[in-house]
Amino acid sequence: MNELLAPVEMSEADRLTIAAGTPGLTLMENAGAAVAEATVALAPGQRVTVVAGPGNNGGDGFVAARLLAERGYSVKVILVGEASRLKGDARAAFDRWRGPVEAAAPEALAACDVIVDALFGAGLDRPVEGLPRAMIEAINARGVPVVAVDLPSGINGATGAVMGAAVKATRTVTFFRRKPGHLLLPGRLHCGPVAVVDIGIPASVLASVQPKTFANGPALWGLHFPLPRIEGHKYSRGHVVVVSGGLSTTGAARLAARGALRAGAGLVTMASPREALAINAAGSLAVMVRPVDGALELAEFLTDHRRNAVVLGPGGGVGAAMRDQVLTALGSEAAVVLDADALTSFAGEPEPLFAAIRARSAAVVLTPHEGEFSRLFKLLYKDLKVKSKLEAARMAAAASGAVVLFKGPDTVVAAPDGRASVSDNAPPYLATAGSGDVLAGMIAGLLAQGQEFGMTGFEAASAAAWLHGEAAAAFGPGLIAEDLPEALPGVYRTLFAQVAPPPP
Ligand SMILES: NC(=O)C1=CN([C@@H]2O[C@H](COP(=O)(O)OP(=O)(O)OC[C@H]3O[C@@H](n4cnc5c(N)ncnc54)[C@H](O)[C@@H]3O)[C@@H](O)[C@H]2O)[C@@H](O)CC1
Ligand SMILES: [K+]
Repeated sequence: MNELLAPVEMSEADRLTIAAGTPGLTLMENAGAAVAEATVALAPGQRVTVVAGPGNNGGDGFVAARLLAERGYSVKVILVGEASRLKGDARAAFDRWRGPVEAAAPEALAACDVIVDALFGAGLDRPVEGLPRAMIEAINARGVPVVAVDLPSGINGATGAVMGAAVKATRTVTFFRRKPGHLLLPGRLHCGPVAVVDIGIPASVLASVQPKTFANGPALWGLHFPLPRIEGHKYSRGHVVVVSGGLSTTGAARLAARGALRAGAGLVTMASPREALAINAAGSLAVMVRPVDGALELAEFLTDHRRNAVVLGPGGGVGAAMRDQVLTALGSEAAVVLDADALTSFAGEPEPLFAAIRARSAAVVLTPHEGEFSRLFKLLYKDLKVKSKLEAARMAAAASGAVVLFKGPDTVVAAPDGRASVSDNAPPYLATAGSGDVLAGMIAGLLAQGQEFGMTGFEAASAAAWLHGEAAAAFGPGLIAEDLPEALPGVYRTLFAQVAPPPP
């Protein structure tokens, strides 16, 4: 159930189901019934207004109207569009509705206890203007609970964008699978809780639809998670190297090192400039500290292949020295996680970075936040005019050859092969200094352990983003970056119980 279907993929799922013998009207009846149930569950009072649009989203609304009226609710339909132009299943559903239909006007919403928003769903294909926009604004101004059919009207199902104006729903009922727009911002903030209902589309259609976008969670990567094994030892659990910045900027690397260790890496070493050795050593117990200055010494340090994952960037400084270290790390056989200054050091001239990534086979994960992303992938915004965070991350992964983790409240992880995950579990407390450093370390910690479990850069980055969100939520308000690694054991306790294979 973790697949996310863009509107075109969803209409393909509908089409395949209908071609296999289930009438479209049956799907619409099931959809409308689920909407009616959700409306009843809100216990809204007796007066229901269904705002219906010109397509099949409106059709679902007509079905819900009929079923709610049959249950004794006082229902009226406001039609945005002309009844004479309704077609197909929506026409049939409209013809079965015998109650009042009013022409659309904002004032028509005056007397109701709950609104069913059936104006636009998957078929929204342009900015909302004029009367539909006035209706959306009137719905939001009305102040009664709103049940959105499929998507809050005005939200783009593929991108989560507000197309001019969008309904703020109390809850949303969608069909078969969620859509990216339910998770991506700002769409997610318009949905309320999203119920996913079965309307008779069989999961087998997914074999043809071949979705490549997933809600992030254990269902996506649990099978590949490096669970600790009784016969394992610290050397079989990987060795992460975190490259530290100079004397005044060691904290970020220490946070990353702690993240890597708590994520389960067997060994973690900070590769520290000599000037910062003492402070790094004083700040670390289980984390080891070794003197490593500059790219040449780093190259030498990474010739030991047991050091199988490297983090570069947190507190590392921007400039030529960092670029050299990054290209050196990419020349090794270790998995590489590049964050913060490692990314900014290539802003404006990313080609040498991308070339080095494409020339290697071991995993590379880039973890930009929005500012770092737009600096590194300027071209996407300038020349290609990408419309969504999901599309941007995918294009960045394809352009760079790396797994790209595009941070934010709706973190997207995209792989060069087109797969992408979207996270919706990050609490607002995660927006705090240093939390990204911990995340970079956690990714490396999973990569270091994960090879024999088949945990690729995509799975490791997705898993780390999810764990990071869970750890923050488990700690709760007042979180600072130092708390994240310490909250991880509790998250692991629950996760391991969920994904561990049952004892033989
Ligand atoms: N067989 C199916 O395809 C099923 C579809 N279902 C429902 O059908 C919906 C999709 O139906 P449709 O593809 O007909 O699309 P919609 O009903 O979402 O909207 C399409 C209609 O809105 C118009 N429109 C789009 N953007 C507009 C804008 N900005 N301003 C004014 N008019 C605009 C289009 O011209 C078209 O008339 C789903 O969201 C779901 O609710 C469900 O009934 C399940 C079965
Ligand atoms: K809707």
